[in-house]
Amino acid sequence: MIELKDVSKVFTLHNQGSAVIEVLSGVSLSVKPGECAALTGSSGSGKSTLMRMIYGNYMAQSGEIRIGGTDLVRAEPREVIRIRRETLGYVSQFLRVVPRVATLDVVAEPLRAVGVDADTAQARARALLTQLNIPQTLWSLSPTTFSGGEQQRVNIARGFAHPYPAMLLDEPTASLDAQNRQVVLTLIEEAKARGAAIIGIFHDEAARDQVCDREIDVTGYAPRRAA
Ligand SMILES: Nc1ncnc2c1ncn2[C@@H]1O[C@H](COP(=O)(O)OP(=O)(O)OP(=O)(O)O)[C@@H](O)[C@H]1O
Repeated sequence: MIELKDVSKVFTLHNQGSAVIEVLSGVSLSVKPGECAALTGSSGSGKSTLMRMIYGNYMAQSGEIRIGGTDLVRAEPREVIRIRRETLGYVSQFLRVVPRVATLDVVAEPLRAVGVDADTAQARARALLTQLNIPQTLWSLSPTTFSGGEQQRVNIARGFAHPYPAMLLDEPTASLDAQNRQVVLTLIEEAKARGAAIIGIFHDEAARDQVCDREIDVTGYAPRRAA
C-alpha cells in the first residue's frame, strides 16, 4: 500500500550560501495493509523529513513514493490532493485550527469531503469526540480557544474520521494523559484491523511496542560521506 523505492532527500539552503544538507538516500520500504511500521533513529536522522516526503510536503530528489499504486513524486498536484482526501491520512500533534468552524464540523469534514452525507459524518464525529473525552458543551464551538491537549484530541478525531487505507502518524500520543493515550492506541489498532497501512513516529516506546509490527531505522538511510 505504501511503497518507497530508492528515495533520497537533499535540502539546499538558498538563503545560507546555498548550503547543501543531504539527509536521506536510497530509502526503500514497503508497508502492507493492516501493518504498522515505526520510523526510528537518532534525532536529526530524517524521520520527520521522510514522513513529509511521503505526504508530499517535501519533494524527493529521486525515487518513487507509491501510495496504492500512484507515484506521488511524479503526480500532478491535483492527483496529490485527491490521494490526500481519499487514501492517505496524516495525523500530527497539532491541529491547524480553522477559524469559526464548529468542532463537530471540523471532525466531520474529511468524511464530507469524500461525499458522506452530513448525518452520517456528524454521527461518526460525535462518536470520536465522545471516545476522546471532548465535553459535549464544546462541540458547537470553534477549537481555536481550546487547550493544547483538547486541540490535539480534536485533531486525532479528525484524522481518524475517514477510514483512510494509508495513514501517517506523527507522535499521535505525545502529551496525552494515560486514558486518552489508550484511546488513541485503540483507534490505531482498529485502523490496522480494517486494513490500513500505517507509518508512525512514536517517541513513546511502550505505545510503539503495543501497536507497531516492526521498526524502520532511518539512520540506515544516511547518505554515505566521502572519506
Ligand atoms: N526544511 C528544511 N530545510 C533544511 N533542512 C531541513 C529541513 N527539514 C529538516 N532539515 C534537516 O534534515 C535533518 C533531519 O531532520 P528531521 O526533522 O527529519 O529529523 P528527525 O529524525 O525527525 O529528528 P527529531 O527526532 O529530532 O525530530 C536535520 O539535519 C534538519 O536540519
